[in-house]
Amino acid sequence: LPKSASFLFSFNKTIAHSTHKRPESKPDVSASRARFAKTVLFVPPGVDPEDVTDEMILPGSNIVVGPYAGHSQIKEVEFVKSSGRAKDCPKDDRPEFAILGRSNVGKSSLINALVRKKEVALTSKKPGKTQLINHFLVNKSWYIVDLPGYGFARASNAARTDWSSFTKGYFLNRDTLVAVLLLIDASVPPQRIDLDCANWLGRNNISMTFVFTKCDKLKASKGKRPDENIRDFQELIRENYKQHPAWIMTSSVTGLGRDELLLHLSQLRNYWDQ
Ligand SMILES: Nc1nc2c(ncn2[C@@H]2O[C@H](COP(=O)(O)OP(=O)(O)OP(=O)(O)O)[C@@H](O)[C@H]2O)c(=O)[nH]1
Ligand SMILES: [Mg+2]
Repeated sequence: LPKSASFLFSFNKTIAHSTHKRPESKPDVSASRARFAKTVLFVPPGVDPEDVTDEMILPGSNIVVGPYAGHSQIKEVEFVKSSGRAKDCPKDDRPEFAILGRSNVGKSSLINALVRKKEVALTSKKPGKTQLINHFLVNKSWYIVDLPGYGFARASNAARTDWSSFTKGYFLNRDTLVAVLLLIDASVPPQRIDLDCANWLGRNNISMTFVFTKCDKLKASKGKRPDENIRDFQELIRENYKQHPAWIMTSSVTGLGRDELLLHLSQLRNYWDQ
């Protein structure tokens, strides 16, 4: 098993928030249950679920910050290479995070927002054009990996088959993969293809964090708000997972969730590194 799998199963312990000790003298049990019973936390290595307090939870997420969290800011980033196959990826033992999601979900925008540069990863206008695994080295110590989007309507069947064969090869064979950041567009209702992708990763024991994008789109003219779409998505995920993966709300426009996501990546990385 890749190390990411053992990480997932050894340490991705999740608990219902309602089980926490609450010091109030007159707790309104029914109210706190209603509010917290469905909130399932990502508790990282080194944290006893019993010891979790509200201050340890990153805003806009279910992620608890633990002792492995450390230096998280990005000082430099360099493009390393594009690879057509998993076995062409850089031969390296530095940890990496893969960015995955539907075309147009905001993968390239998220990478640019994380590294605070406009054009590290080109925001593509032609869905399905890129069929490569792109490695970016951060602070000379870890990689962000940009992957092609899935689910674009105009792609040929051949392109889809290519996508699945080579990205599956990457996920199943990349020993240095710490976690997949699976991007989900919070401005639209849950999409079948995203649930299928999450389930495929789950079945293959690949650690993942749901990164909800476009959370700034609060005034969608029709449909639900991002927080409602996120809740609906999690309802559907919960049916298939005993332990809820980490999730976080982001916006590449406002910078929402940026520092929190980087801190989360630091604790996953530092644990993996040791
Ligand atoms: N409002 C808003 N728009 C966003 C956000 N992130 C991305 N977008 C927009 O969504 C569109 C797609 O963004 P990209 O970053 O190119 O998406 P991608 O996932 O890389 O798409 P592919 O490369 O085609 O797979 C662009 O028009 C972005 O400006 C966000 O956080 N908020
Ligand atoms: Mg892109």
